[in-house]
Amino acid sequence: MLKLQKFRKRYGSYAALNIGDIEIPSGIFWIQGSNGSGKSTFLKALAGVLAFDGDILLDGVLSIKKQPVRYRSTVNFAEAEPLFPEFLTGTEMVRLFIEAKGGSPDQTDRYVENIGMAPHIHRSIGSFSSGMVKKLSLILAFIGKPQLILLDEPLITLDALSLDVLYSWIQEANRDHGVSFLLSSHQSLNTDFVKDASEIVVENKTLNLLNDPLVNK
Ligand SMILES: Nc1ncnc2c1ncn2[C@@H]1O[C@H](COP(=O)(O)OP(=O)(O)OP(=O)(O)O)[C@@H](O)[C@H]1O
Repeated sequence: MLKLQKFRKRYGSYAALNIGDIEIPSGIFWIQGSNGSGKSTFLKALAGVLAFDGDILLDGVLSIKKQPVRYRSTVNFAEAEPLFPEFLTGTEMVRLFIEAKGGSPDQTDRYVENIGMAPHIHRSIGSFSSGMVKKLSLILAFIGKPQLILLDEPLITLDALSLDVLYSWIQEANRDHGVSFLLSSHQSLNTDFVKDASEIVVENKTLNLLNDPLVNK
């Protein structure tokens, strides 16, 4: 699904990641690693919002460097601590993403309803609680027809009911539409929901793919 070529990320003179060449197959991956190991750096680079050395290919052909618009239209990303313009309403952000990602209003209404955002989505984002901002960012990450969804710390600030909703979205998108997921979390995933997830550990500035599905552990 993803092929990293000579991948390296530096912040000035500091080498944050030195991964080189690696392939990540399709599936659901739980990214783990200690604070500062490079999980967010990796996800931001994959999302195309952070410059890096080397290249990333989706399905062996779509290069993040050579076809950045096509690549980014098929890779969705929710940041760990999302920031949105406070003067916009949730509805306006959703409309923007539907237009940019080619999503359908029906699909999006269902997400808004399921995660309990229907009563709040019309308000300005500046008036949202941190959980509401998180829910909005997750809704936006599912809009359109993504091939890959990157979720940085998606579980933080979500209440128990919303966690179950998010797990069901992940399962459904993966099962019905073949969407792959890379999600970082310091919390353990609920393997009753995310049955086929595998682990990627970020350590020593590189990735270690553990191929056993979590459910077999
Ligand atoms: N903008 C930046 N400028 C300089 N160094 C940075 C920058 N962003 C991250 N780093 C450094 O890169 C390394 C990886 O940071 P990153 O945020 O990717 O880690 P993380 O695994 O997501 O951490 P956490 O679990 O604490 O969220 C850290 O050493 C961090 O200090």
